[in-house]
Amino acid sequence: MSLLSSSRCAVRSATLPPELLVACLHTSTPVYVRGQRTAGGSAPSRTRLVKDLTPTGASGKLKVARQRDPPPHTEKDRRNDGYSSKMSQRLSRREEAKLPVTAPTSSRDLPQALRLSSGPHARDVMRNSEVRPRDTSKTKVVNPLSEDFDLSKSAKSSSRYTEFTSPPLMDGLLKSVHDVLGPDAEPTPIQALALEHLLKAEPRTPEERARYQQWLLASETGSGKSMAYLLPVLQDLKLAELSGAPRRTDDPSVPRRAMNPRALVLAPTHELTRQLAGFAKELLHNVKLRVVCASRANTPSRKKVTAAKMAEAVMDTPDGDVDVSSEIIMRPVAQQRPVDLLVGTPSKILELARGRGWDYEQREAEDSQEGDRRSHRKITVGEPEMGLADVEWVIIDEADVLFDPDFQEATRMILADISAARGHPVPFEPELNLAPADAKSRPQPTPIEYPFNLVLTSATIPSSLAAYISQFHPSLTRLASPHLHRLPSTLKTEHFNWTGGNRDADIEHRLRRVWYEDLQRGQRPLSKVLVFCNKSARAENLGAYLREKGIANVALTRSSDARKRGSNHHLDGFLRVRHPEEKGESADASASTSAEAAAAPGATSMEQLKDVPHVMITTSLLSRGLDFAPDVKHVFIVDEPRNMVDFLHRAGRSGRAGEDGKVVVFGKSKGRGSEKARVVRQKVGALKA
Ligand SMILES: Nc1ncnc2c1ncn2[C@@H]1O[C@H](COP(=O)(O)OP(=O)(O)OP(=O)(O)O)[C@@H](O)[C@H]1O
Repeated sequence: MSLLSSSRCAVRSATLPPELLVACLHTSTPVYVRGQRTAGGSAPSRTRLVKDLTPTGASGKLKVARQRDPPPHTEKDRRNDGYSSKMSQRLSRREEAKLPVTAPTSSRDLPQALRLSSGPHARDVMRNSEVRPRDTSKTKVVNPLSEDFDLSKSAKSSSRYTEFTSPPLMDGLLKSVHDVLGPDAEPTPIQALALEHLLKAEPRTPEERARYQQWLLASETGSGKSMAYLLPVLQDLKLAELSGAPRRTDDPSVPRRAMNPRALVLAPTHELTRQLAGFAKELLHNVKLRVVCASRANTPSRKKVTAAKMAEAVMDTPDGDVDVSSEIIMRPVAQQRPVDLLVGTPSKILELARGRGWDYEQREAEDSQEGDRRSHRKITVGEPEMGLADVEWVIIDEADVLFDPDFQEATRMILADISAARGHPVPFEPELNLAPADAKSRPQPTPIEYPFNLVLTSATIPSSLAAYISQFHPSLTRLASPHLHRLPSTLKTEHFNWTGGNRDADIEHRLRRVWYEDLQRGQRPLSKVLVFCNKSARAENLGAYLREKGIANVALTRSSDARKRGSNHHLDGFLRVRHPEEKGESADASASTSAEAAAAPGATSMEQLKDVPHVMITTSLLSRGLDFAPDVKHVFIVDEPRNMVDFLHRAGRSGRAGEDGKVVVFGKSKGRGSEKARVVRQKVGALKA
């Protein structure tokens, strides 16, 4: 085992600035300026971020990666000794370019109307900001989220993992890491911690396998959390397979289903599950394990799938391949090769584990409450297609979303189902109040010990999630990066003032400037731009306007038809694709033409923008977890962010993994709402790394 002691990458306890003078980012939480509470609104908010991750249980641990010296994802680091060789190259390209600074400099240029959501709290912020002195020179606002996430109480931690080496990684996985990231890639701080705490270099003994653990991986967007959990999990699955570790389903009394995965990854959107499954597949080119994405079948209709096609699919799916058409070939494949890792949304996983239509009674009740006539339709509950008895790992990606009020019941239901299938049922309350407000007054619940390893991961830790963890998982080990709750350091911010005329025309104007600047400095391919709106209708209208003006774009909302195809083709040309052959496989005609056209040396004019989408307009649907391509260099936030957690995730789709990027926040500079906008601008500024 190579134990490197380079201080540059040492991971040890972080000491953050002791004083936390903060404006809380969510509009429903108080605003603090220089230790003085200046805005009201004390009602708890589910997007309020946690201050202190220190575990309450005696056995819980908090480990914070020490920021590298120089830190990863910064110019200095890449210039001097390289976070990776690819990153050094990107840096030099960026230095050559030297874009003019476009952000406004005087306080009059501050955006005035990043509209706060309506409601009492928004009014509170307004009222209080009115009484606050306008001169901001004395009111320094530091990272608003650090108030809620105090890392200064971290335990000391020194990581040996300053490089990816074999061991502790098995050769095949190490080779894949180098194939994916390049030969000089080094672990990011959160990966270093994950290698130290989650990864086992040797097969676990039966006693070790029976000791289940729980971890939280918390680090900023684009910092490599997916690889941080995938490497230890995949390695553990492979080592267990090689050592012939028994499965529960070997016992004939335990029901076997078509699929009996050993690890589950839950994520909030189908797009993210597909991308995560694809990434896991990339890491398995040299270590054969079977990954299945439980997303919808990649064909228009299941009826059109013939037995011959099914057989063909089975034959053509080599080990380690992602099988996005899992619904079609699930049964025959499962009879031949077991599934190792299954990735899916909570509702899809429940459907597989409980049978299609399992929740029909509940839906019937809901439908009849709403007076839906179809409520008397006949629904047959299908056979469960997945057994949960073999599940040894559960990863909850974007854990703050999957434990929010919309998802938490389904998420906890899955965890309870797995526990029951593994012979250790845990208590399950459908209605669980995770809000931290009255946590102290409620009786302390009994901690839950799940009979599997549990990993939660997110770039933002709201206080509701922290309260849930403290109450139910007090011994969970918290692994955090010192940049948590900050924007990536390579992401610039700009505030664009509405002119007061047509806002769509303002957006068009700013878009054209992006490409003009690209052309000026000879950048190929031209930048892609991700535009976030708050509402679907706004996204669609903006898309139509830009098309009229000759800017091809994709407007993608929750109900877009393109999403129904069950693949990520609707994101082609925007998501990161590493291997050219995969680009060719997955891209539809327009997207591949786009990549080629944009990359061609002679492609200089803006003409191509008419035919090839360089703009994707969406809502928060695509703000979570998706790894966008490095040429998505701009994120436009054209509606006020609902809260700064949402802002952090939207902005974080660019500037990933040390790439440069820019987030442009649109707002009014004059008239009503200017004070609110000034506060928002301060908050955005305070999120900078
Ligand atoms: N050690 C590394 N060095 C360089 N690039 C890396 C490293 N680890 C991961 N990456 C790349 O960084 C990108 C972002 O990784 P990933 O999507 O896992 O980030 P994340 O932390 O999960 O972000 P988010 O919070 O937005 O979900 C990916 O393209 C990944 O391949």
